Amino acid sequence: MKIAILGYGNMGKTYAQSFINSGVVKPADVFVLCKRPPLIINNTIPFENFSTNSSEVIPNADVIILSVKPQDFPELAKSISGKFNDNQLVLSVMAGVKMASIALSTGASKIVRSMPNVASQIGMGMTVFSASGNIGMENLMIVQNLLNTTGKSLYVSDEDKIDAATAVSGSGPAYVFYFMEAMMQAAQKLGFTESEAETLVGQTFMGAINLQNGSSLNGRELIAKVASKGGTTERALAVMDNASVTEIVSKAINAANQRARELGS
Ligand SMILES: NC(=O)C1=CN([C@@H]2O[C@H](COP(=O)(O)OP(=O)(O)OC[C@H]3O[C@@H](n4cnc5c(N)ncnc54)[C@H](O)[C@@H]3O)[C@@H](O)[C@H]2O)C=CC1
Ligand SMILES: O=C(O)[C@@H]1CCC=N1
Repeated sequence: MKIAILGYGNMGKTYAQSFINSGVVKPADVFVLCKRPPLIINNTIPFENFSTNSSEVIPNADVIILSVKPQDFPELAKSISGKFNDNQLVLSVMAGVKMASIALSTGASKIVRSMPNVASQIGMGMTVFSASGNIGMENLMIVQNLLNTTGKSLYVSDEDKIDAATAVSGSGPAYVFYFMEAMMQAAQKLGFTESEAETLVGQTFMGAINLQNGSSLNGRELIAKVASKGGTTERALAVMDNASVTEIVSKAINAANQRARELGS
């Protein structure tokens, strides 16, 4: 299978590397469209597969990945419009941009829209994807096999859920880093060094996630295992409840969902 990657940044590189490392795609079968030719290539894709001309990249590919920023898509779309054939699959990772608008601005017909996250870099990503109605089961399986090289994937038939997933799992790693950062700052205020705070918080997240993964208990039940009656955790959680942290998280995720919709309009 031959792949074209249009936009070789965080996500474009992650996809190229995951497909190659998993053995699903050969390095020589990855073609990259970039704004400037790279000076050094520190992976196995042959140098001649990189181009600034989409006409040298798109005809080679069975699957074409759109991995530029949503704001850069209109310019890219102009340069690739009309260059697709009906057998080629277009796989977008762009936040917000709808399948209908990709079809309209590029002339591509078989479109899959996906929302990965940054943990795809280490094979622990979460990707939610949806497909245009003309994509059969066989093609859907091809795409899912590619996506699964980056972690877990979930198919949704309702495209609006891609914007919702963008707000939950796409942006989600940043929320986790934000909460970790807040805990690390608090730990330092209590006298730990930066590196000690990192160890305390990092291992706490790792332990909690693994405990939760292997458990049939829900979040409230797991909290009850930690929070002794009249103890320290109960006191901390009361502060969070009083500050309506749950509602704030919900508000933040709704704002991200709204922004994904704006990016597509
Ligand atoms: N970074 C993340 O965690 C996630 C990003 N995404 C989506 O992935 C897409 C890419 O994001 P990143 O990789 O983080 O951005 P990035 O800025 O790292 O990469 C975008 C690349 O596209 C290139 N580019 C822009 N216009 C181009 C053109 N006309 N022709 C060729 N190359 C062009 C840029 O030079 C850059 O290398 C975005 O649409 C974003 O919504 C989705 C999920 C997670
Ligand atoms: O922040 C963004 O717009 C992109 C989409 C999800 C993660 N990064």
